[in-house]
Amino acid sequence: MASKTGQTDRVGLELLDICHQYGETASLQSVSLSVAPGEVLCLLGHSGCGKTTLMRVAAGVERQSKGEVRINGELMAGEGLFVPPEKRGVGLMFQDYALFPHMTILKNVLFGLKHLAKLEALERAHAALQRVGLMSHAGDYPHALSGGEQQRVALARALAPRPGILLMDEPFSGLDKRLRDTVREETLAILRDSQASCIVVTHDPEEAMRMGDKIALMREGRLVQYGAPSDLYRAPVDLATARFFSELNEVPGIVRENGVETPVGFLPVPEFFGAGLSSVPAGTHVRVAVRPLGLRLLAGTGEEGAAAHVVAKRFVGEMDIVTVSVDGIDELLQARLEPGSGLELGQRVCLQAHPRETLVFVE
Ligand SMILES: Nc1ncnc2c1ncn2[C@@H]1O[C@H](COP(=O)(O)OP(=O)(O)OP(=O)(O)O)[C@@H](O)[C@H]1O
Repeated sequence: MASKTGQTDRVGLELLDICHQYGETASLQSVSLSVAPGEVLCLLGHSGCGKTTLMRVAAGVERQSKGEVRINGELMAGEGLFVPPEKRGVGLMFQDYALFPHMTILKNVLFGLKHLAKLEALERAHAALQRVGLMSHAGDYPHALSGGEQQRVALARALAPRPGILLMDEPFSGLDKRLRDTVREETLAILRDSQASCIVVTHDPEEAMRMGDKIALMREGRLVQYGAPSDLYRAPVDLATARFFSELNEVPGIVRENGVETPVGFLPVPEFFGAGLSSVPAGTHVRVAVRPLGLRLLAGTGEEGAAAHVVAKRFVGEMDIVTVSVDGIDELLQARLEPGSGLELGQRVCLQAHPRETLVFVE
């Protein structure tokens, strides 16, 4: 089936140039995204950036003021047409799971299958509960289940009608960290199996990187960057995006003929920036951001690099966090080193920034 974006098949969900307002306030501005069947897209961003609104527009519980929603190439909402939510084949799952407390687990799952004949609905509900490993709890009530089990019931309920599109809004936020990791992995395996086009809303970058085939980062109603998790991590479009994905040491820099001069040493082009900074004139002020993993501290002062001394050292399990003061600047920088570096408080060191963990942004 041909779609507007030129793909010929396996389109899944497409959101094209979506705009939305609550009264006078623009909540979505020209957002375009698509998700293929079997693909998981994580919608990431700070609170209030428009993630939930975009999901509501996709589901059809909110109308966009401009743009189109397409499912498998078919127009669901756009110029003069609006297909209601129940006719879109979209499954929804929200952070509070919204299980009915007065219904058994089986009845909760059957709730979305009312359009089917009784026997078929029962078979589907059983299959869905089997898939999430909760068949033995079919006769229990939600309050008798743990948080992780309730999340799995909600997943079974969302998947039982076999939706082509699955929209999940902060589906793991009610779970504690350890349980979240396990439930997330299980959910991911079930999603892959279902071949639904899936959007998962989260404000946690680590969760987005673990789950998403693609990540869409939103800010103030706009799509800031879209791509594979490694694209957003390695080549963030701006400093705010880089800050979203990792802790950073930030220092000022000045572009010179063949590199950038910084308090942590001279960073040569093209090793650090590829062609990216070649069009920036010499003398331009930039921000240089180095991830703590990318700072090397060499004992002794005879090495190449910026002169610094150790002002703090903390053991945090797999890593030591070492804070250094670089001669000539006020900012304290943090390095993450393998334990056993042997560095002592007050020790003089030479500091180097590793190219792979260093980013440069024009201010
Ligand atoms: N019903 C509403 N009426 C008016 N404004 C709203 C309404 N719902 C959301 N907004 C506003 O629209 C913007 C986007 O909200 P939305 O809920 O989509 O953000 P979000 O990224 O999902 O946030 P969160 O992560 O906190 O759920 C926010 O500024 C919010 O205050």
